[in-house]
Amino acid sequence: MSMFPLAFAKMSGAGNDFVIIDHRRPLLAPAEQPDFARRICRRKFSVGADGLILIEDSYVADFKWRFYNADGSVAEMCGNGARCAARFAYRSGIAGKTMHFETIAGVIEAEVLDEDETVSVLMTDPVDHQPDRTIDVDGRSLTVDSINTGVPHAVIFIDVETIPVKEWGREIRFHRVFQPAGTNVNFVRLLPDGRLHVRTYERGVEDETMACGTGAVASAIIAGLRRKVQPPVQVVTSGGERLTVAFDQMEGRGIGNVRLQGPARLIYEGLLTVESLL
Ligand SMILES: N[C@@H](CCC[C@H](N)C(=O)O)C(=O)O
Repeated sequence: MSMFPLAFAKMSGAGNDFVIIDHRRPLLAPAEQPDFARRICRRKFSVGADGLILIEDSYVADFKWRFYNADGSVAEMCGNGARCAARFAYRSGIAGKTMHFETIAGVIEAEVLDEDETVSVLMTDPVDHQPDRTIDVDGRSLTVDSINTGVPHAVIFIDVETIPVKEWGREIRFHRVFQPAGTNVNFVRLLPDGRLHVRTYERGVEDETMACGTGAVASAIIAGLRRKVQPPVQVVTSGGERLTVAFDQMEGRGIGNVRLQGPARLIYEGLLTVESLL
């Protein structure tokens, strides 16, 4: 029996966009999912998105997800996707306003705030902070911090308006020091009013996206550790939307209680046809 027409939602978390499918009654075998993700995320030929989220049943939480980047690779976590998945689950009656869901990075707690589109996510604690690496890019020597906020991130403080984010991001993403996993790359500028302007090159999309939640978190934490900002940190994304990152900075005991808050909007719901996969 054909799985088409297949119900889906298109959601946007601060401009990071996702196709979300209620997959509690499984329709796609795991082996079919990477190719499905690539096809459905292909802009102008199909729905188009930065990622695909499949919502599935969980024994230990309200639900679990499988997260695919647009190129069909699996990601351990996605901050903007997490807010969208939470709002989708709440709207669909899969979970209440406060919920827990399983990701590869760990169990995530999320809260749908009021009836508007704002969702707050309690992230996993950051790990693997490596400060002050020097990396040569395009003839320039850059100081790069790396940290894992659910997925790996590099953070570089620089004048973000003037640099070629896609070219430099790609060079750093594939730099030998970040292999084999690769990394997402955040270019960050501290604005005069204390906010951070963050532009992110995303692994698995292989381009700059309009926002990256785990990237905003990585940038805010590194800026906090460098005493450039104090939480809660306001982040301005490439698409102009705002994300808020809060965390506890415990003297000598690292960073904890990391929360990412921002919009998770339902753009439309629809039915996928066979032709959407061609
Ligand atoms: N956009 C996401 C991150 C998605 C995963 C990333 N592309 C990777 O493969 O590491 C976010 O909002 O955090």
